[in-house]
Amino acid sequence: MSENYFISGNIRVFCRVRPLVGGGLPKHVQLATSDNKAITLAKTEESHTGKTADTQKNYNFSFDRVFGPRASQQEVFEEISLLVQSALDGYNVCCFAYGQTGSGKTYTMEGDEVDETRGVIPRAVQQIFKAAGKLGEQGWEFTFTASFVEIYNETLRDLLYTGKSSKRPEHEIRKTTSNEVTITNLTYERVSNEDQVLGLIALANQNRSTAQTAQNDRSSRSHSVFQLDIEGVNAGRDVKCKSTLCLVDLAGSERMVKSQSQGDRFKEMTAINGSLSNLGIVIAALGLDEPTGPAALRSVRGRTVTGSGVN
Ligand SMILES: Nc1ncnc2c1ncn2[C@@H]1O[C@H](COP(=O)(O)OP(=O)(O)OP(=O)(O)O)[C@@H](O)[C@H]1O
Repeated sequence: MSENYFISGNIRVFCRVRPLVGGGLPKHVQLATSDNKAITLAKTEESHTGKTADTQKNYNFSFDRVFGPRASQQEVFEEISLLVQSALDGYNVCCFAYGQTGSGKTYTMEGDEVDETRGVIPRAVQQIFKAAGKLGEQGWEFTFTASFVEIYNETLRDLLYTGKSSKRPEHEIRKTTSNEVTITNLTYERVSNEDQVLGLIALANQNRSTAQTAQNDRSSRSHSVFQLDIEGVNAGRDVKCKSTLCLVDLAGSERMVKSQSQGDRFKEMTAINGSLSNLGIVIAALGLDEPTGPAALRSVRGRTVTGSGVN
């Protein structure tokens, strides 16, 4: 099938800098013109005694790719599209948008409905169905199952729930004997084309928990996980593949001082920050586990991480 993208490492981190309202780059962010993997953040350090002048300290960071404020949705997606393709080859692919509140995670993952500003999820869905159609000419038949779940205050909620009852079903995460993760009582919808999935995404958007905060008019107060389970069979060649494409829009990390969260917003902020710290620990552990030889890498299942915004 397609070229294996994971031979050079199975975790990738991209950084996208959101433009300021009205365009442009925040003053403390510097992007190197000749290096699209580097970013420098400048911090003014105040004199402790007040006797000496404030000093400016630069902090350099490097990523697998840095996108400046003018980067289009298409440019960002191009970096991810090979990974999306790998999902059809039987690799598990997971892409997270992580960043502080208001930094552009939902914009990056979902975007707007207009073609140019569509985000990673609709573009990935389009690519998957297009590529599956082409593989069909080589004898592959695919079945796709979509689900959309949010984690709100440490509780799972089905974003595709259409029931009328005010008491929504409860969900638990279970692991099957073959190590597959499933969620009880969740809607798993069999889908066969792009429009069906876009309809489900629209439904999920209506159901997602958002609220106005001091830093974002429509802040996501939950982590949302879009999952497409893919099963492929090529009867002529007697081969099968099975994988999951997981696209996650995480809730934004917040500083209490800036967000001024109180009451429910404060409770949400505590759950969000706690779960993001745990995710950080998991990703760090996966990074440490990463095998180093190309042969070893070829045999592991792929994961990727995309960062959005600068904290
Ligand atoms: N690259 C971009 N270009 C233009 N506008 C952007 C870009 N990124 C984000 N925005 C705009 O900035 C605002 C905040 O973005 P968004 O809601 O995606 O942030 P977020 O990180 O998902 O926030 P939260 O964690 O609070 O949900 C939105 O109005 C969005 O349209």
